[in-house]
Amino acid sequence: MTNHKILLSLSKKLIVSCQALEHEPLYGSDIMGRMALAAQQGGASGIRANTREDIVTIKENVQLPVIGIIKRNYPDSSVYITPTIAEIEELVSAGPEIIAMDATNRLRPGSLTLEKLIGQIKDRYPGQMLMADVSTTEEAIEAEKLGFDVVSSTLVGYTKETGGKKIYDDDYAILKQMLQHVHIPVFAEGNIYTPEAAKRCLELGCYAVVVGGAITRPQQITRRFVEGISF
Ligand SMILES: CC(=O)N[C@H](C=O)[C@@H](O)[C@H](O)[C@H](O)COP(=O)(O)O
Repeated sequence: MTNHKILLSLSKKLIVSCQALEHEPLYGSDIMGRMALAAQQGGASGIRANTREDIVTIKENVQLPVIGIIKRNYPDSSVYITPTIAEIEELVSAGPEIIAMDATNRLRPGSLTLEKLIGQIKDRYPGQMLMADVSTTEEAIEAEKLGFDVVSSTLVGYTKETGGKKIYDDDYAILKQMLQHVHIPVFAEGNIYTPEAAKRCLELGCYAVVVGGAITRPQQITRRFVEGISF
């Protein structure tokens, strides 16, 4: 499928993020493969996944386009979603249709700027679709200039600058602002808990919604119920 067709298949659709880190109960590629299959059976149009192993297994289990990331911590940077060219290389070898990466204004490991890293990626993998995980509208604008194919609100609330913020604050003011200022597709992602919230994001003009924990992290779902019934 061409990049254009892949993007079209995600238009106004649900992407399910199937991720479990090492310390989480559902950690393991086999489990994430099954989670992705469950998402496909439920009608998801795409999967977001972390690590090469999970992506390979997910691709064996489902026919949906995959947004791949590698979360990795480096001592000299707070960027952890696909922070260097090494993670890009690993990801490319697993063949995700889209690679997502941190596109905040922070320096990457080795004091590399986002612009430099994007230059390296575009040189080596010119056809690879890229998603910019951002935390502010300024970063979304910059991502479009740098040639990202799509932008996602993934990191709203997860940087020093945006700590405590949620994408739904003020009836999704941050999404409205991003939509006003960029022309590439804007994906809504992060703390979307209900179908109603997902629909609201699409109504506002977001291209697609990415839902993770509310579908694939049972410990989070349970906690919400426990808190919901406490007097
Ligand atoms: C901030 C960060 O590292 N976000 C990660 C990005 O891949 C994932 O842990 C999230 O699950 C994903 O963005 C979906 O969001 P939510 O699980 O809230 O629906």
